[in-house]
Amino acid sequence: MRRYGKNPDEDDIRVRPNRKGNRPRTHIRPKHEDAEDGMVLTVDRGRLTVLVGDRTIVAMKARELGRKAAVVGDTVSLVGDLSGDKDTLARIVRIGERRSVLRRTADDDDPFERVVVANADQLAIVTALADPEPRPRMIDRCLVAAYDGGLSPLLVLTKSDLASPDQLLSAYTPLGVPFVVTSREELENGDAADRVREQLDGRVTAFVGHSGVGKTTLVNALVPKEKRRTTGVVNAVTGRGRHTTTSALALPLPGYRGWVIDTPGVRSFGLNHIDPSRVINAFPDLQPGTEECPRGCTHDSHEPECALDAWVAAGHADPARLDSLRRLLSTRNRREGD
Ligand SMILES: Nc1nc2c(ncn2[C@@H]2O[C@H](COP(=O)(O)OP(=O)(O)OP(=O)(O)O)[C@@H](O)[C@H]2O)c(=O)[nH]1
Ligand SMILES: [Zn+2]
Repeated sequence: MRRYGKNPDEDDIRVRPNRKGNRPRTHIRPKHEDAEDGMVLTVDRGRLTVLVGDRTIVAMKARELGRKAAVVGDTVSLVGDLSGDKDTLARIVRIGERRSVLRRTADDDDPFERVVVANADQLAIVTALADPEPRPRMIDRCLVAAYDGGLSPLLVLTKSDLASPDQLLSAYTPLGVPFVVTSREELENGDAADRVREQLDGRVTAFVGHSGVGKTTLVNALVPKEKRRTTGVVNAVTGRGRHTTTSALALPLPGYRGWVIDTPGVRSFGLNHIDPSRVINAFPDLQPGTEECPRGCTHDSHEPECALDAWVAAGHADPARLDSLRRLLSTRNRREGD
């Protein structure tokens, strides 16, 4: 019998590292020509809430999809009762090809990495500058998960009223990661939400962060609770005891100029299956320097024949960039407290 992990609402298909670096594909069956397409907003014990046009429809996966699960952000095709009326249930018959995948960590109880969010363009990594203390290795792990999954990262540094961002930012300058710094005062006068919103325009952004960093405060400021009700879109979602699910939840930014995907319970990312060749894709300036590397070189600091050292020493790229790449690659080896 199939063993479910902690959260059966995530895709449990094991994603194999893809050496060619292209994105995972899903099989599309040319059946159900009358199916309509929608976007998965949340998943709760096998029931998916899907936005189809301006209707919110509750659906379940058709048996023909097998083990393949639809996750938040997936584009799916549905058949059956698509009215969105109370107590109706549609069937999901196709899951569209994914542009990006955000994978949740594997942990002791659950050896598989699972896809938590599909098709996000951006990963907002929310970190407090104090209370709780920032954890740079955790940020690095999130960056690697973003690069590996095909998302572009955004650093959101909260609580600048408590500590300065300068030291932390100096570690990320060579990576060129965009960032927004917010404070208590800016949260209260609306500037924090405005500045974060500028980075979200027209994009799907998944928010991750440890407990206490201010993620919930920020998400509420971006998509105010009262707006959620008036959009109608999340009515069905929020009305159904959201606290019972650990699934991510997609919230439309007011004006539909993008999506915020809140990911409760996603604290870190297992990186055991990360493909180094996908991480280096985020370093196009270093990529030509890998041409002389031995086959299968991971480019990390333990690779005796990695060609990047000599190439960078010859002045082809900024040594700080190679240091950053190596730092990110080293996060695959998890340490206590990561
Ligand atoms: N000083 C200060 N406190 C903040 C700021 N942003 C949020 N907080 C506070 O930090 C605490 C945690 O905020 P939450 O939004 O609940 O944090 P969270 O990351 O969602 O944590 P969980 O709800 O546990 O997942 C709350 O008391 C907030 O009021 C900030 O910019 N400055
Ligand atoms: Zn190499």
